[in-house]
Amino acid sequence: MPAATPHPTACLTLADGTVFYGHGFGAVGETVAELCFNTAMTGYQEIMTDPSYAGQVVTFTFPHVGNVGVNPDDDETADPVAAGMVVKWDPTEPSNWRAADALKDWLARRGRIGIGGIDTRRLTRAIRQQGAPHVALAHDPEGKFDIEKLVAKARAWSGLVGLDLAKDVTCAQSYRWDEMRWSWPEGHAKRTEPGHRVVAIDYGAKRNILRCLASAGCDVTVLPASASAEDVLALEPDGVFLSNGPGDPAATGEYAVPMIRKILDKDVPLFGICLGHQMLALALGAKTVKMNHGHHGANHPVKDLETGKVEITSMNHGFTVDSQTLPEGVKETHVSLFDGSNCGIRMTDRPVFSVQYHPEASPGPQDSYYLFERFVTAMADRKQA
Ligand SMILES: NC(=O)CC[C@H](N)C(=O)O
Repeated sequence: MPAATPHPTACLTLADGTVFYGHGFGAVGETVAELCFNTAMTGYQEIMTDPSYAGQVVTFTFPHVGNVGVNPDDDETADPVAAGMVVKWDPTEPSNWRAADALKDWLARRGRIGIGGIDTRRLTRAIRQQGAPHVALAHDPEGKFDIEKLVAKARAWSGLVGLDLAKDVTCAQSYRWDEMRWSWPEGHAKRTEPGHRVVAIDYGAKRNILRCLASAGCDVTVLPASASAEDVLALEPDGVFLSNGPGDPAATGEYAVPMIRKILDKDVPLFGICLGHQMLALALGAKTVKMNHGHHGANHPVKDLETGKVEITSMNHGFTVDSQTLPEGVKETHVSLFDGSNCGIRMTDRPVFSVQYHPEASPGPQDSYYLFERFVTAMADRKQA
């Protein structure tokens, strides 16, 4: 039930002046960001710790958020990365055998603001109509809000377009990754030794992607986003992986695209996910554009144009590859059945491919795991050739 405070303790102010008052939880303070909505019914901890949400406040359309608490295993990175969260019901005390902490305390310790008691249906309609708005989210137990100032801050925020956030969330140094998935995808072979040497570029990588790569047969070395092509090639990779990440692909692409092009010149198998997909497309000569309100959820149907199969996927992106700009030699392989937007590409003459969605997040639940195996098969074929 909503907390029985006599006054609102948090407010969400949209740049157009609309104000939503609610109950604050987590950290006290203010944040300015883009507002998006996520339609997943589970996985709030993974969502809040997905580095791709840097610079965004997430509205959860599912009303009950926080009731299973948080645990040490489900983080996709060390800290919450999303700027804040908006929910309908205030989080209850956690009730789950895995819970190690309450969502509100976990958020407070990590400096992230939550607001409960919000009409998330109305808010989601506003996001769909206006496009993802810029917002200021404030939490003050005293309930003292200077709305004019908050609106001004939301208006003054420059937004995600043109913003490179990968540099803020990437790892500081390279490291090896060998942890595998905790559950084995049904019907898929266990990895065989020796593994293929894979260099994964971390633009804000989710841990479960690295687990899936390791499980499928990759010996993974993770390099920071600023790694040069020379740094990558010095490790003599059998394959290169480009991770997901926050911000505008065109901005991160300013340094990543020239690096990716040099890798492409070496004809090494390459696989990209989400931001990695967008930057591969840029490196191949296509364009990316900002979407109206993006795709964020765990129920997005995607059609594989080559097999006709439909996968249920997890998505989190606010930019998209404009398939009209794909050059010759690059094929569109997957499309969203919600709006027809591009969800995958591959080079027609080389083992270079990528997807916009998140094959590691498994809402299907294993529909998209084949992509990790496809990458491993490409590396194995290359060695045999
Ligand atoms: N999950 C991701 O990698 C997101 C990619 C990019 N930041 C976007 O919003 O489109």
